[in-house]
Amino acid sequence: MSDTDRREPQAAPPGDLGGPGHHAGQCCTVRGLAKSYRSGTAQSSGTARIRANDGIGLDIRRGEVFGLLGPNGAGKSTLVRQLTGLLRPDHGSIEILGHDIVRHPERASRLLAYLGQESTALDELTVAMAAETTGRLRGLSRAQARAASAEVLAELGLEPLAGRPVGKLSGGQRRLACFAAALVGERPLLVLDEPTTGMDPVARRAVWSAVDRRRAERGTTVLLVTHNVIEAETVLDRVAVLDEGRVIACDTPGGLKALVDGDVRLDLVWRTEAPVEVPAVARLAERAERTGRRWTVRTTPEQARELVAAVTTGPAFAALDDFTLATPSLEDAYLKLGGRHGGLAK
Ligand SMILES: Nc1ncnc2c1ncn2[C@@H]1O[C@H](COP(=O)(O)OP(=O)(O)OP(=O)(O)O)[C@@H](O)[C@H]1O
Repeated sequence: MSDTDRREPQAAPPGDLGGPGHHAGQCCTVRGLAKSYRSGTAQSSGTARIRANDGIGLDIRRGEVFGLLGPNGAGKSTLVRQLTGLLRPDHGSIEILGHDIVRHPERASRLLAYLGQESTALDELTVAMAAETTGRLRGLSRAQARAASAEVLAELGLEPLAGRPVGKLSGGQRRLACFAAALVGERPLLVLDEPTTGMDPVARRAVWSAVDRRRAERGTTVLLVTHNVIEAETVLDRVAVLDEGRVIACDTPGGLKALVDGDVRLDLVWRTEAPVEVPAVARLAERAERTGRRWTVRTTPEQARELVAAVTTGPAFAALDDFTLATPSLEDAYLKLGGRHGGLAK
């Protein structure tokens, strides 16, 4: 089978998805999206509601890697489940490649591949069968699905695991196998919810190379949900920062980090207790964010230099286990934007 055959699902998606450039411009447009849940149990009579999405607007361009970044409970999964047609919004509109997903949620599965956080549906199948079955469900013939599965497994270095059940793999291997399955029967939009969690650097690189290849060859768009700010800074073209159901910023990672340009972050890790009897440490105690033995201070480079000098001499130094001085990250930008959850990392 030719390469072209493999990439043409028999059951064509609704509407013409065309080749790269056909839908030049917009991939996904979201306006005024709102979803709330009842906060009580089905039995309790409480009518309080949690606003999981509170008027979200997004424009995701075709061919970009667009990120959703936000702390636990910010509303990322709720947003993604609505985009993928699995959850009906209370209000608002979602258009993906010209299709109204609120009115026609069944079309989502033909427009996008969704890699969620759970793999249970595939756990009983071998890696090869999981990929092949996904291809079949997406309308490929048996021969096409088998060829596409073999190609993706080779691309991701999964051939040695092809005959193993997905449910019996390590966490990182399972994520890679599920990612492989998501790629079979190519879809123009990949929605990836923390795809690289638990993966080693080799597997991570395989994932991002596979994504890059599809962008270059087919103009594939990627929506990535992540907690990993380092990865976000490396792979994202643009990122929407979510907080309490709202988009509080949307820009390139560089644009967001410019908000905190000029600041640096000093992390101090104490061996046991911080030596607060040292005056410089006592002053620091008033402004440091504390997580166990780790203290974090965001400040100007000049002040950071003074602080480092103060804690790397005398009794403070003896109590210090480690320290790092770093340029700002997306996490610092999130806090500067008024993020109320003390950070993005899980
Ligand atoms: N089925 C549900 N019933 C009631 N409340 C829910 C339900 N699902 C989510 N929520 C609430 O909605 C809010 C948003 O949750 P959501 O899962 O969308 O956040 P998230 O950003 O994906 O979080 P995480 O990073 O932890 O995955 C949270 O306050 C959560 O407790």
